[in-house]
Amino acid sequence: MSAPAPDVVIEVEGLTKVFGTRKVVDNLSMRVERGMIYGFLGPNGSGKTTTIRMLCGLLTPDAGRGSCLGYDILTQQDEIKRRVGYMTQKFSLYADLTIRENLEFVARIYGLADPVAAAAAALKRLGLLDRAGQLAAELSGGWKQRLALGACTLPDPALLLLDEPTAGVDPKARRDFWDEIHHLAARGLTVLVSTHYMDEAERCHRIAYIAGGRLLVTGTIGEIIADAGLTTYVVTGPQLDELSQKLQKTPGVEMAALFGSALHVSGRDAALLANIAQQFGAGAPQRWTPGEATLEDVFIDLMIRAGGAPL
Ligand SMILES: Nc1ncnc2c1ncn2[C@@H]1O[C@H](COP(=O)(O)OP(=O)(O)OP(=O)(O)O)[C@@H](O)[C@H]1O
Repeated sequence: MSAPAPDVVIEVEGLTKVFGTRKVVDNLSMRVERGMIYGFLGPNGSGKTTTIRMLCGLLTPDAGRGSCLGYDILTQQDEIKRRVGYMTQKFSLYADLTIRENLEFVARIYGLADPVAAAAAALKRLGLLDRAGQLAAELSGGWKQRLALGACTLPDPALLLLDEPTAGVDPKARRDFWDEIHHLAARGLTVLVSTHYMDEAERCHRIAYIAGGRLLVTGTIGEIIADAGLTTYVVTGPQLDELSQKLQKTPGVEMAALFGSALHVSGRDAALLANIAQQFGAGAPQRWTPGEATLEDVFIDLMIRAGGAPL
């Protein structure tokens, strides 16, 4: 990188994108500091990919302004593209090339001075030296994603934009992938990553939740949970589905949702919810226990308030 690394890597205000008559990103402002892992969450079609594409200079916003890596997103898109690693949802490698050949090929596309050495360094870093001669098609889904991540980091970008990089990957491989993201961040790389998985959201330094193109909340997980001001009870026992339906129609209950064998019941008025807990709990076969609101409780509540289907 030739330009000095700014401490604020992404700073945008009022980003808006309209496709046809639909505003898919609506007046979105955000700020991401260097070295941060910033999670982007939201339902399908909420505008995450469109936002990412505006940030890295692939799409021009219809309104709004801002900078990415210190470059203007409206006028310096080429500078941004050169310094960003972007792993798209459909990122794919050549199945009939070996792992080493894939990395060398990508290194050549990026115009790196020594593609062979760059690929060798990436193989070592990714722990793939033993398998360098194996065809990419033979890798498991998790390893394919790690290889794709390695390919995106070949030109030593200052910012990584990862669009649902672990969709459809098993939990162990997702965990390994996230370990790699943390290693990269520890080396000073900034990472913006979209995901639908709550456990992944919990591994981010900060998260933003976007629905209907609008950024509804942003902050650390602790801040987001605290700001939501939800009181939550965890209900266990029989007939939880029936109880959930009754509670959803009860004033004072903002959210009632089943998580495995427990029903989470949340509301903003703590006193009212305590009354509801007493009223529904008295003599009932279910057990009501005061609990802590989880990130998922908060997101479901946000979705309901935003007028959408819960997740
Ligand atoms: N080039 C385009 N032309 C028209 N509509 C588009 C275009 N790109 C995206 N859209 C629409 O914009 C909306 C937002 O899409 P986007 O891909 O940004 O959402 P997302 O949050 O990334 O969704 P997902 O989680 O499913 O990937 C969707 O309704 C999508 O169909």
